[in-house]
Amino acid sequence: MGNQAMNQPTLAQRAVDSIEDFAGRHPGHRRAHAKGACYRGEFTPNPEAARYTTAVHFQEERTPVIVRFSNSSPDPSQSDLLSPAKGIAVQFQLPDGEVTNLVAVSIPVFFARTPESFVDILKMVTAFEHKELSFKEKVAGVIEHFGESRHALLEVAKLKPPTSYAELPYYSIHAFFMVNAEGVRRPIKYEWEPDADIHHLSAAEAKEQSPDYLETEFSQRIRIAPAGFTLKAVLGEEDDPTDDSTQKWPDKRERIILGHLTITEATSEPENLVMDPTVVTSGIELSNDPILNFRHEAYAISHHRRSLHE
Ligand code: HEM
Repeated sequence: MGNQAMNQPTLAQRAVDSIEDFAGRHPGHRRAHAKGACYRGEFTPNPEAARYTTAVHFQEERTPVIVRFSNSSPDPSQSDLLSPAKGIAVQFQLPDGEVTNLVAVSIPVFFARTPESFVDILKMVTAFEHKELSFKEKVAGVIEHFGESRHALLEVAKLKPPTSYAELPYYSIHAFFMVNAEGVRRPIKYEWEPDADIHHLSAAEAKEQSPDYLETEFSQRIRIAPAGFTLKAVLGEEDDPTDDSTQKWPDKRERIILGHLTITEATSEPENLVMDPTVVTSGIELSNDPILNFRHEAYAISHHRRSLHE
């Protein structure tokens, strides 16, 4: 008998439950990246991109997009200054109602290598917060997970509050494959490079900011001029892992420009928007990264719960 038949929660349900145990339940909101704002714009591909993939949005035409910037916290009331990593989720609106998503954050690696360790780490951190762990258990937990989480923890430690959503680079973290007309399949990771210079707030500037300063700043900014990002593909080589979100590829890897995103106006969130990163169009394929593939079910559960206003 399968798990569900026995009414046991699936691993994805346990993952979403463990986020709720850690950060509380916030009815009607996403279980992660709860606070965010949506915008409209368009993506213009670079002609070189079509050599790597047959995906429609990387051919000649411009594609309209919905962009959602977010704070990483599952708590929608968390101040922008406190929620460390920021997200950019882009939904490309392809012909005939099809969509393809690209979800990225402002750090290049994730803290868990598998869904199982995501749940274990969250449970450990929650027990730690609630002071439920003995000293021995804390040490055992840190030893078990510190290796895989080390890079992400170091990246988070470096984060400072940004001046703007438009002044940060963002990374897909996961590898994908691009497939071209000849059937050549190449591993890539995406990076968004801002048109604006990268800036962070000084301690004195941070004190002046309102809890929602990022949305206010971005909406004001695009009333004056569009905000832009260049999309790059980092080309993976033979031994670069495609199944490990905790590992960066070497910095020296070749990058190609895939195109440019222009964000022009604020918009309300479209109904039932789910930025599921596993929804990709033909010409792009998912890698074997277990975290990437797991996100499909976790995001569906979060969407189901928030739609019911749970
Ligand atoms: C086990 C791994 C992960 C789990 C369980 C998880 C869980 C979630 C959940 C439940 C949501 C809300 C979905 C919704 O209601 O629409 C979400 C949103 C989000 N996640 Fe993850 N996530 C994981 C890994 C990642 C990674 C590796 C990234 C890095 C790119 C990421 C970036 C985001 C972003 C940017 C959003 C907001 C999307 C939007 O604006 O709609 N997540 N995540």
